[in-house]
Amino acid sequence: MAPEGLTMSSVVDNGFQQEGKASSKAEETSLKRYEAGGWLRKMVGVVVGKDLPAHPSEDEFRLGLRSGIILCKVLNKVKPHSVPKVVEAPGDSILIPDGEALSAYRYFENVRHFLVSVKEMGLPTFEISDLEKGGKSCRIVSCVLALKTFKESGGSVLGKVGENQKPSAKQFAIKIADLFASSLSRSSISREKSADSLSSKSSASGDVGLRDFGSLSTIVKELLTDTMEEDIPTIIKTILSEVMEEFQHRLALQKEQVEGELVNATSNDMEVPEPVEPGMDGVLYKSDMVNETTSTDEEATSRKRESCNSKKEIQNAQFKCQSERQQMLAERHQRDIQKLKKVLEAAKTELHLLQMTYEEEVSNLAKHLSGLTDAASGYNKVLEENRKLYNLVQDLKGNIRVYCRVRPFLPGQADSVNSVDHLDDGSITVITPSKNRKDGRKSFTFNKVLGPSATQEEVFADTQPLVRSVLDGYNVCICAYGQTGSGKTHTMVRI
Ligand SMILES: Nc1ncnc2c1ncn2[C@@H]1O[C@H](COP(=O)(O)OP(=O)(O)OP(=O)(O)O)[C@@H](O)[C@H]1O
Repeated sequence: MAPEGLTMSSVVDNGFQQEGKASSKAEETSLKRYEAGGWLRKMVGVVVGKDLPAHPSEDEFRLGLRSGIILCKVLNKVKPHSVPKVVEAPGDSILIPDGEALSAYRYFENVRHFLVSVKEMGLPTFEISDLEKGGKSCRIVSCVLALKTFKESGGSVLGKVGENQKPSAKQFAIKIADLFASSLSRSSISREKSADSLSSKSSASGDVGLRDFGSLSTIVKELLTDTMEEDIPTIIKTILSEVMEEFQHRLALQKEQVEGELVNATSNDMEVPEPVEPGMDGVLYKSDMVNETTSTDEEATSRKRESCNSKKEIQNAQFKCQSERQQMLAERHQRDIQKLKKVLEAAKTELHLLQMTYEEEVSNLAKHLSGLTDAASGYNKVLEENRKLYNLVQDLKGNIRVYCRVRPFLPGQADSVNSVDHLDDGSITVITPSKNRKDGRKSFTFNKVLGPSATQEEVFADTQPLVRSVLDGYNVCICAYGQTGSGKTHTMVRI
């Protein structure tokens, strides 16, 4: 059965917290041996303690103290005149190797006087055989450390329970329960402080053996060491069942707590959920295991409340910081949006002005185009009218026009015989020499008469309007009539 007053939650707490710190049992034993050896060397000086290394092995430690000289000298310094006469070594070395019997007449008295004095002081002792090969050096270490504590505490008696006066399993369990109960107040303290507190608590209770508890495994080992064999299965069974129950209980509570935090985070609720029970930080302890409310429990409750409040403050600070960052980001975005809005408004205004300018230009272009269209229409009308008038003029000039052109004399022709008597712009008089003068003279009228001196340009000037009438769609025919060699081809073709 679990000892009365022992809470498994405190056991689990203490065990898990100390598990990381606790080294192996061998390491702890070595550290204690080094501490004991170092203190003995310091007390007796380097000369006397030359055979005791600063970090002795188990055999070196045992052999260094085998003569009892160092032990007696140290004891006389802690408590003067405890060993009136110390048997000194004849040579430089006090090291007595294994195999050489510890001489009763030389050194036996040293160890015996030491053990008697130590026992009278109420300190834990050891057996003389522990100094022999195969002996328990840990008991020698415990004795030396107890003597060291005695010296450092100014000579107070540590307790009356010696190595040979082990408590019963029940008494041991009750003391462990007290120790575990006190650990409730140390849940928020560091491991070192926790270990020191544990040690001081043990010392104050007068139980030297409890000082070495550093982890759950150490506690169990020590508990089993000092327990009757027939009680071991029951104790282990109870411890395991309680540990499992407590572990499952804590898992359930942690799950509930995590779910609660998630719900709070989702709803932006800044408040941290209250513990299941005030001061318990969500941890429920079995009421049948803790029946009394002590000041230690109140301190633990206070610390847990402070821890809870600190957690709340941290979460509030984190939410506040995050909220401020989000607010700053939102303000920056708002400023950017305002800038973009201004730019957009300016672009809209510019676009509107541009659109108005384009509309005005398009309107002007339309007006110009309309004017051009009107002008073109008027032009066409005028042009048609002009064309009609032009051709009307041509008609008025005569649809059939007859022109007369007189060829000059060709080179080598005699100009004595000239048949043209007279010519003017519209008529020509021709002379026929074989007839009399009156009958031999005949006048002809033409639209125009061109004399021998008329050039090709003068002839074309009267023909050019007919070419325009051709382009206007009128039919025109120009032909030449005259005797051979009179100049028809020359007039029509020659440029
Ligand atoms: N106005 C003129 N000025 C100078 N020479 C001209 C003129 N008219 C005609 N001649 C010359 O008179 C000659 C005869 O002219 P052309 O051949 O044009 O006559 P034609 O009437 O066409 O003769 P045909 O009926 O035989 O064809 C040509 O040598 C030509 O150069």
